Amino acid sequence: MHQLTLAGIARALAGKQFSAEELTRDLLARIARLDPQLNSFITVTEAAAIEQAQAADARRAAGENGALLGAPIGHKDLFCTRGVLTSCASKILHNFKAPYDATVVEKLAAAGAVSLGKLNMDEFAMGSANESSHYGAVHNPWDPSRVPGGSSGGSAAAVAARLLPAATGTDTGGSIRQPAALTNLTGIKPTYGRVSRWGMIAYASSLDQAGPLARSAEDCALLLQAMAGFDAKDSTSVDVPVDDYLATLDQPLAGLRIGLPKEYFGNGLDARIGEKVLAVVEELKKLGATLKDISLPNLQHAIPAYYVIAPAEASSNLSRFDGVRFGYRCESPVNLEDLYKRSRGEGFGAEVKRRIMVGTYALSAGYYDAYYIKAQQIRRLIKNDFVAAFEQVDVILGPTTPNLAWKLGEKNADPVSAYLEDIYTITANLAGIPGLSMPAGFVDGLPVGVQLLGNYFQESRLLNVAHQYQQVTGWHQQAPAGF
Ligand SMILES: NC(=O)C[C@H](N)C(=O)O
Repeated sequence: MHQLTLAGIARALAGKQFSAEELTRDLLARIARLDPQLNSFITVTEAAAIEQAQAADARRAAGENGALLGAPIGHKDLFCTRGVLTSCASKILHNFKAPYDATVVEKLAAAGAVSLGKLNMDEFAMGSANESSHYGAVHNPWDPSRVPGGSSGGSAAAVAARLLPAATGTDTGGSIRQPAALTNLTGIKPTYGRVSRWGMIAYASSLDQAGPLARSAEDCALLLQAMAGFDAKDSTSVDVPVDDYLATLDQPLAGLRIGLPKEYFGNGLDARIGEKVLAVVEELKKLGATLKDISLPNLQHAIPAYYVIAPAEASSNLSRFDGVRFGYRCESPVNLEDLYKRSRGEGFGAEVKRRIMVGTYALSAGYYDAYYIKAQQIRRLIKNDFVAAFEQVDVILGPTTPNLAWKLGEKNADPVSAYLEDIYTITANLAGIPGLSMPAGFVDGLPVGVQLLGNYFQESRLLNVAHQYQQVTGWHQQAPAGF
């Protein structure tokens, strides 16, 4: 059962091959047996999952047959879940049980999905390796001595290890696509505003966006269909009708115009990854796509701009964690200032503190114009690069990451070396466009991801291209040994 995709599970449940409860119990047993090697879960909600599965079975027996009815999933631990620990993988929220459900959680529950628990992540989603979690690092099932990527590393490891068919993640600078690439999954970051951020603990509000990680493009389409849509509770949610993502999966690719940005194949890219990416291009050509060389000239400025804007927003968002109303509070504070200082000093980890300091500095009087305003101007140039590119092509294709999954601990002494891993993913967040990563093969037994970028609200196009590719290739079906 654990090898089935969401689409396969939907067929099996409809055909009464097993019940949602049997499936849930099977996966819970797998989690108990295998997750100690991976550390992908922060909380397993066993009893609630069995109840939800029984409710799904009852709805099915009453004649309902939604695609996600009884489908097991997990949520990244920054989606608020009512009555369940929502820690953001931080000590400062180690005792926070959310009083309400995030819109994404609510929507998936309404569709009948069964949540098996909350997944590990980088603390406050700050990281690309899932090593900054208060609950410990996550291991990559393809090689447990390596990182699974981040910040949705728990979601990626759990789905890759077949503990779950799919999970939610969030992507501020690559946090869905990069872990998907490093664990052989498909993951999509939708257009900014496509999925509600209500109830998602904020990191950088102008960049954060939720999306699915799964083992196929079809499964991403199934989940995104349930997650997307306007939400009056999120002021940045966009009131644009949601496409039927499943209806367009089978569209032929004849005439598809693919842009290859020369900057994505330059210095810093592991040449072996470059070769795999070009092999994907060859395959898409056979399916009728045409190629065009393009340029995204401001790529080189993306990392400095992102690492000003994201920390600036984080420094503001994280000011709410003060030890007063919820979360961690230091022992015996002597006065209010002591309470703030020690609760925050003891509650936040090193990477979070680094970003709060960088962000506070960038926003401070005298530096604001030099850093923050400058970064916003670069952001506009990056957006303009994409607008110009999408006048010539339908999708942009390149590597998701410059390197393969690295060894745990390898980049800890040098945070900038980890920031550089985001080079190909963060531009989509700065511009607000959708991006998808899908499996493109293996180098030394480690997965390689290829990234597709689309114009605003073109999620269906990205899912269509990935699905067509997955009809003629088998990379996405490979499972890590032992799982
Ligand atoms: N949250 C993300 O999208 C990950 C990115 N590497 C960051 O640390 O900001």
